[in-house]
Amino acid sequence: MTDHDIRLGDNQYGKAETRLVRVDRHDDRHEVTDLNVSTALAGDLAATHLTGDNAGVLPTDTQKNTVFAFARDGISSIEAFALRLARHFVDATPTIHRARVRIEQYSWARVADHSFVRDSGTRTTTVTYDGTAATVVSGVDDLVVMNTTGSEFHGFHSDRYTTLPETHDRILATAVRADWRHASAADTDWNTSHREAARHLVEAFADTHSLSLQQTLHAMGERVLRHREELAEVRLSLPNKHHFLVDLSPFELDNPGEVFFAADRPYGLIEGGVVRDGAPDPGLAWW
Ligand SMILES: O=c1[nH]c(=O)c2[nH]c(=O)[nH]c2[nH]1
Repeated sequence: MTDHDIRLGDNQYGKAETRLVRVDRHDDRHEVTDLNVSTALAGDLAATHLTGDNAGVLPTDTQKNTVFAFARDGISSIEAFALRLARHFVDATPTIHRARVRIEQYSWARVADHSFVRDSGTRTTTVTYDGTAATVVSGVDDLVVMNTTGSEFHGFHSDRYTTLPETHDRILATAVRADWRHASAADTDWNTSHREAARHLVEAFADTHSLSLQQTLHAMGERVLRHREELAEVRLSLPNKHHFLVDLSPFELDNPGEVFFAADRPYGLIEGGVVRDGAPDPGLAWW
């Protein structure tokens, strides 16, 4: 056995979670863009790992500075901003061959011209670029939704450990994480695309009479692809936020579906995706 039996494996590096707030100052009212930006770069980085020669390393501090400097020019959408950053890191740095930029955008609803209240739910994007092709994934995270009826779960496989009662009427609640892949990274109206995809997701959740969260997941993804031609694939991760009917009989009270215990863990975690037939190859999209 010699040292040569051990090789450097895959690696990447970057600045995680640069928190950036931009205020667009119009005469009468302000707009707020509140972001969490993470950059990850990969390329000819063997030297720094093997010998500590940093000549090819664009410091993570520089990556953070670039995020702030580019923000001075405005942020029309997180997708366009991430594309600009990813292309810059690869095209301007000889040793860097791949970049991934992930951005989370916190939403602020307007209260007055210069006043806002933070909304729940996060808009997300992950952009990758390898010097030739860019991929754009957009999405939402922690979008909490609930149906108080219209959900059933029965007919499942049971074995000697199964105690779950069948139900024909339960609460269905989840915190949606969804990521949808654009067929092309060519410039588009990213904001309209995002707004409409998110609307279709939520409407499908509300409209679907659910026999399982798996069925609801599929309906949500399918609805988005049916309505948004620019999208090729949707992946969803749905925690089943269980609501258990509380047994009030010890207190000589009935409970006709009114009082629930909202458990926070453990939770079922239902994950899956839908993809359009003939969709372009994902390339680095899910890297
Ligand atoms: O919608 C559901 N899917 C499951 O797979 C499952 N498993 C479980 O215990 N409850 C539920 N609900």
